[in-house]
Amino acid sequence: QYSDPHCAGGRSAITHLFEWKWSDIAQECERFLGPYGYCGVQISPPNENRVVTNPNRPWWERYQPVSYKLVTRSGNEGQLKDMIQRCNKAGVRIYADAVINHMTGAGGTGYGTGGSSYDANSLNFPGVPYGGNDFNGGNECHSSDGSIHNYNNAEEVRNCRLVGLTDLKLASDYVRGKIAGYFNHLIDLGIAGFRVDAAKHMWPGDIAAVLSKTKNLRSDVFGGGKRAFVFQEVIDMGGSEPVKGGQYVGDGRVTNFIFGAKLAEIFRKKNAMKYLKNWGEGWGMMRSDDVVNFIDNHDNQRGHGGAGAVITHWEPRPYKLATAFMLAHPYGFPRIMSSYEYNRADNTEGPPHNGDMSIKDVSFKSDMSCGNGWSCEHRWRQIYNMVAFRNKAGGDGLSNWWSGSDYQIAFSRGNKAFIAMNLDGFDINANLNTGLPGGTYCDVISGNLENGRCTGKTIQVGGDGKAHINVGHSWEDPMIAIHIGARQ
Ligand SMILES: O=C(NCCCOc1c(-c2ccc(O)c(O)c2)oc2cc(O)cc(O)c2c1=O)[C@@H]1CCCN1C(=O)/C=C/c1ccc(O)c(O)c1
Ligand SMILES: [Ca+2]
Repeated sequence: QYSDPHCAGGRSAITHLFEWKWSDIAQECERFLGPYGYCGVQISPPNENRVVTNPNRPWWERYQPVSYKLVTRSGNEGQLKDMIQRCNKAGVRIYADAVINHMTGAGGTGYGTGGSSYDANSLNFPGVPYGGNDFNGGNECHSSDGSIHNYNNAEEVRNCRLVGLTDLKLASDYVRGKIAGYFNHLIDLGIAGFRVDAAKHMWPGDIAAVLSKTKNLRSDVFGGGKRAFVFQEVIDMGGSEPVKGGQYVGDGRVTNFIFGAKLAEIFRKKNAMKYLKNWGEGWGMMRSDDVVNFIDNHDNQRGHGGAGAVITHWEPRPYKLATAFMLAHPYGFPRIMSSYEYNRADNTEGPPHNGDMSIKDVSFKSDMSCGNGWSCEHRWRQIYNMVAFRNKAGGDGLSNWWSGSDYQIAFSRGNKAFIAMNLDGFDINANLNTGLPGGTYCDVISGNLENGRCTGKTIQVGGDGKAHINVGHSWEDPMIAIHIGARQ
């Protein structure tokens, strides 16, 4: 009941605007995400977090809560409310990154981004309030030092401290009430759902209990009887660990870490592209309605998490190919990572900032790309045009699968869209069935449809749906993509 992202008309992909300020997101919804057909935005945790000064303001300080007050470096409650309202008005949904497994660690006393004090040693968080009874301790956690060490022990993974972070007792009705109160506050502001951080470290039943205390979404925005969209972060690489993504599908969708890892192998040419013919559940991954898929995320793009070897925006050619494949293929619900140019030698570095450590505004260049250290993958033409491709493909299934060699494939989405990709050492030159009605189509990888004209390559489709498809093996983007929304 929590698996519907509530996309406005025909939209079908979201983007994670990691570390963006609320004022910048509001503008981005109005000037780009709305007009270019994005369904929604995953925002960084909006609740008050610990101010970490050593290292200086690392990105992961926002995953160390101090309270559920809506004050962070991204902005305050008024700015958050304004942004959600403006994004909803632009047809763009907002999903909050919810850090509810823990509060900050046993790092002693300090202050949060909203000025709240806390004392983790005495488990005292007056900003909520939480006290000693609200955390898992010796009764629940039986590891040597109270922290998680053995990922093969499901109880330890849930009831002990993740890297020393104080572990909330979600078995407690009071704690469930506080978290649900936080969720309902965001729901009142117009939020469409939640990314549940570190879900692996909570019992599915406890997450379900929290969700059962949440209100329906605002009917003036979403219509009546709508439940929040919930997607849970469970880092499961399909190994032998007892905690698995499939255990969480009753509480909404689950982040699918196998997706990005397997596509990294393919687009690094370690496994033949032609095997993608049965991509999806055929590869042993969870049901299409139960997953949120991605090429990389804020953590594993820095070489973190089990995967490590995922493809990131630092390798643009395979990244655009893998992202195009994710968006063209009907399996699952896709999320596009939007990063900042972090220092690759320092995987703790926080977002671009000014002298006073405030987060820098996002700036834009004439080609719509970003400046000020923001990568804006969601604004790359080969990516935003494939979001439109996915929207046009709608519910049409995969058809006309073709593979010309180990690393040459093509397929249609019903009679709405067609893509061909080439990672082999020689060109594709073939007459292929596109499934599309006859006409002159714009290749949306090499250009756009502007004022009725294709600015990139054009593809001629005959009345029989066939076209001569040429994809150069040494092109910067060795693929062509056409759909019924971009015809001359
Ligand atoms: O070396 C670190 N952590 C140990 C290795 C990564 O372990 C963490 C995992 C983690 C990693 C792999 C797993 O299989 C797993 O079940 C959990 O999830 C977290 C989730 C949080 O909300 C806050 C955290 O501090 C962590 C975390 O430290 C650095 C310093 C502390 C934060 N941090 C980090 O590296 C922070 C990482 C981080 C933060 C937020 C996330 O949503 C996330 O996925 C990772
Ligand atoms: Ca826990």
